[in-house]
Formats: sequence, structure tokens, C-alpha cells
Amino acid sequence: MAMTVMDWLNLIGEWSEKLARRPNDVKKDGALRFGILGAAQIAPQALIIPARSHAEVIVAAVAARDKRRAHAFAKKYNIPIVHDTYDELINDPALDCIYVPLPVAMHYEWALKALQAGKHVLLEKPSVSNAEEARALFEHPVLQSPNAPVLLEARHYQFHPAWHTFLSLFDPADVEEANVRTAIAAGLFPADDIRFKYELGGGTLMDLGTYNLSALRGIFGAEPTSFVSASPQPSSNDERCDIAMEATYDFPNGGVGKLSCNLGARVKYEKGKGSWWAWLFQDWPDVVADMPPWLTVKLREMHGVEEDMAVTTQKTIVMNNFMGPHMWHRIDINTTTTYRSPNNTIIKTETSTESKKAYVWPGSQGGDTKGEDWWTTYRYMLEGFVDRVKGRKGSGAWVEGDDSIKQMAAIDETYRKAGMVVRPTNKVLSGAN
Ligand SMILES: NC(=O)C1=CN([C@@H]2O[C@H](COP(=O)(O)OP(=O)(O)OC[C@H]3O[C@@H](n4cnc5c(N)ncnc54)[C@H](OP(=O)(O)O)[C@@H]3O)[C@@H](O)[C@H]2O)C=CC1
Ligand SMILES: O=C1OC[C@@H](O)[C@H](O)[C@H]1O
Repeated sequence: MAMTVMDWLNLIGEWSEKLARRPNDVKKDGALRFGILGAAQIAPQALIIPARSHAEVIVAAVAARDKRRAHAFAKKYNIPIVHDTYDELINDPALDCIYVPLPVAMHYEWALKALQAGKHVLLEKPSVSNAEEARALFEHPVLQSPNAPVLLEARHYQFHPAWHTFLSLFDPADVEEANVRTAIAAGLFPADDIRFKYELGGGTLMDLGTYNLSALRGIFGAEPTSFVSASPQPSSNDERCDIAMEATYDFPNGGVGKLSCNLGARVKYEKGKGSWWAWLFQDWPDVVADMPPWLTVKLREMHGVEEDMAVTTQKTIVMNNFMGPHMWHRIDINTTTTYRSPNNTIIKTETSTESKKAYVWPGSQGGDTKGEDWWTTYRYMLEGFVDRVKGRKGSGAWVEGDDSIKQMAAIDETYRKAGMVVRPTNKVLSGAN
């Protein structure tokens, strides 16, 4: 079978570990024992590899629909216990935490079952299929008791110091415009991937776009006041799933947020625009479009006076690779300062760029653990998850349940604006047969 993007990323993850000769951490007493629901492609990157360097995490069990697949996965990743069913795994008394990397449509049901079995849950993004499920899950009575288990939507990039360094560079009230762009070349995910199946909670806005939309909400520190436009490109596998989406939102401070997410990027050629050589390759999979994922934030102009001159300062901040900052990232702060005479003539214009990077928590940020410069977003997230379960303060980075609910409400509303149907509610909740 051909290697998928996720297989390649897992291979790169494994080889980086080998080449860096990173020893596995000796596990502490009281280490949390995790079980994985499904032999999922993302599991090595998101949990198995990060767990190796965490002294308080043991990946103890896996279950898959197909027993042979489960055993092969367990053997490959040194997982001691294989359960025959998902139910058996979540009810294993020897486990403390369940990682849920199932198709989105199964998140609500299995996260809730695991919580009801008394397990802490690390739940893949997007948390669930729609806002109805999100409210039912994150406001469920099982999470309200004093010793309630921990539930976290695994929006990993929000745990990396680079994201917090970026957010510290501006006041959300000053954002005039933000634009978040992500794309993956066409064909890297097959047409029948879970991402393009409506019944499984598919759609690019759900999958890649959840990063764009949460980033916009984080940049403005608020929810959209208006869903201005949303233009989907339907997937060939299922018209109810978008292979790409572009959307525009108004935010309470008067700023405008834009997103573009695409799981089927192809080279576009428009006469007179862009590179001439695009004509030769038009419609080929585009491996460089919006790669790495990036965003720009334009701040409102600031006005002042200096030695009788009117001074206007305008800043634009660009973050390259906000989704996978551990591989590489760069945050550029571009400043343009214009000096004008009292009669409004421009005297001079100065431009400057300052660049920042943060692979570990800088200064006073991050609490007791600074992190390591090789920690991935997933490793930082695992640190935060374990800290929360253990009742420690942690770095301060977290995705609150209320945030997950608002995120799904914004995704639903974007689909409605696009004239598309919201992803279906799990029958366990809807009561449908
Ligand atoms: N954080 C991140 O960077 C990423 C997160 N994700 C998220 O992780 C989740 C899984 O994604 P990914 O690992 O790429 O997915 P996979 O295609 O590997 O599917 C995950 C698992 O779903 C199980 N499954 C159960 N029912 C079905 C079904 N009807 N059809 C297909 N699979 C089924 C399979 O389990 P079994 O082994 O039991 O057959 C499979 O192992 C998604 O929620 C996705 O959004 C994905 C990629 C990156
Ligand atoms: O990190 C990611 O990149 C590729 C996506 O399809 C995936 O689901 C996402 O989480």
C-alpha cells in the first residue's frame, strides 16, 4: 500500500528520534497509562513518540476494529496490551487515560464513554462533529463533579511556546485584518480518506480549517460577529464535504478575519498573474501553495508626534509555520514608520523587520517546565495534559471546553454560510436509528 502523508511524517518523527539518539525516559511511579482507540495514523506523532520522553506517560494499550491490525501496530510501537474491542479498552482498569484519534463522527460517543468509565481523555481535533455534540460533551454532568476527569481537544499548536510568543506581540483590540492560510497538495490524501466522508465528520474546514479558524479566534480573542462569506470547493468523493474553503468574518473590534484551507491544492494559472511557468504545470498538485502554513496580522495605524512631525506607525506580523513550529518557524514583525510635515508632506518613510523564534518557553512564561528545543507541539501538549491530570499549574497553555464549543459553533456557522449542511450529530445523541 502507498505511504500516506501521515506515514511519511511518522517516519520523519522516528528518524529524528534515532538520529538525535534520544534515550527513552525511565518511567516514574504513578506514570499515567494511556490506551489508544484505533491503530490511527496520527497516533505515533501525536502520542507514541512524545510519550517516550515523558517520564509520566506509558502507552500501555491499543484496540483496533481488526485484531491483526491491532497486534501489528502494538508490535511495531512496543505496546504491551492489545484489546479486542474499543469497549474493552476504555473499561480496562489498568488504564488512566484514553487517546481518541478516531474519525470525527466517532469522537462524541467514544470520548463520552471513556469519561464515563472514569478515564481522562485526550481527544483529537476537531473535538466533535458540530456544536450540538460539543455542548453535550463539554457540558456533560460527568465533567462537573469535583474529581471530574480531564478532557482536552488536541489542538496541539496552541501548546507550543511559538504560538504564545506570537500572541504576546500585539493587543487583539488593535488587529485590523488577519489572514490564515493552510494547504496540502492534491492527491496526498486519497479521495476516499476519512477527511472526505460526510458521515465520518469529513470536510477540509473540519480538518485543516480547524487550525485556521481557531487561530483567527485566538488572534482576535473573540468570536466572529458576522460570517461575511464562505466559498467551498466540493470534494469529488462527497459533495457534502469541502476539499477547500475560503471564508471571511467580522470581529467585535471592527477587524476582519480571513481563512483559506485546502486539502487539494493544485497549481493555478491566470494569464498576466503570478509566474509564467505555472502555465506548464497548471492543475498539477501544488506542493508549495501556502506551505508551510502561515498567517499575517495587520495592526491598526498608531499616530504620534515627534519634533513637529506627525508620525504614523503601521505593523504587520507574519507567522510562518504556525501549525508545526517545532519543525521550523519564524515570526516577522514588519514596521513601517512615516514622518509627515505639518502640511502633510511625507518627509521620510522607514521600514524595519524584527524576527523572533521560540522553541522553549521564553522569560517568565511556561511555568516550572521550560521545555526542550526539540519538543514537538504534541510533546508540549502532552506535558500540559499530564500537568492538568496531576493537578499541577503547567505552562498555562490549554484549550478550555468552552473554547471547543465556540469553535464548533463557528465551524457550523461557516458551513451554513457556505450553503452546506452541518456535519451530522452522532445517533447516540440524536436518538436516530
Ligand atoms: N493532531 C494532528 O496533527 C492530526 C490529527 N488528526 C485527527 O486524528 C483523527 C484520525 O486521523 P488519522 O489518524 O489521519 O485517521 P486514520 O485514517 O488513521 O483513522 C483513524 C482510525 O479510525 C478508525 N476507524 C473507525 N471507524 C472507521 C471508519 N469507519 N473508517 C475509517 N477509520 C475508522 C480506524 O481504527 P481501527 O484501527 O480500529 O480500524 C483508524 O485507525 C481525526 O480526528 C483527525 O482530525 C489527524 C491527523 C493529524
Ligand atoms: O496536522 C494536520 O495536517 C494534515 C491534516 O489533514 C490533519 O488532519 C491535520 O491535523
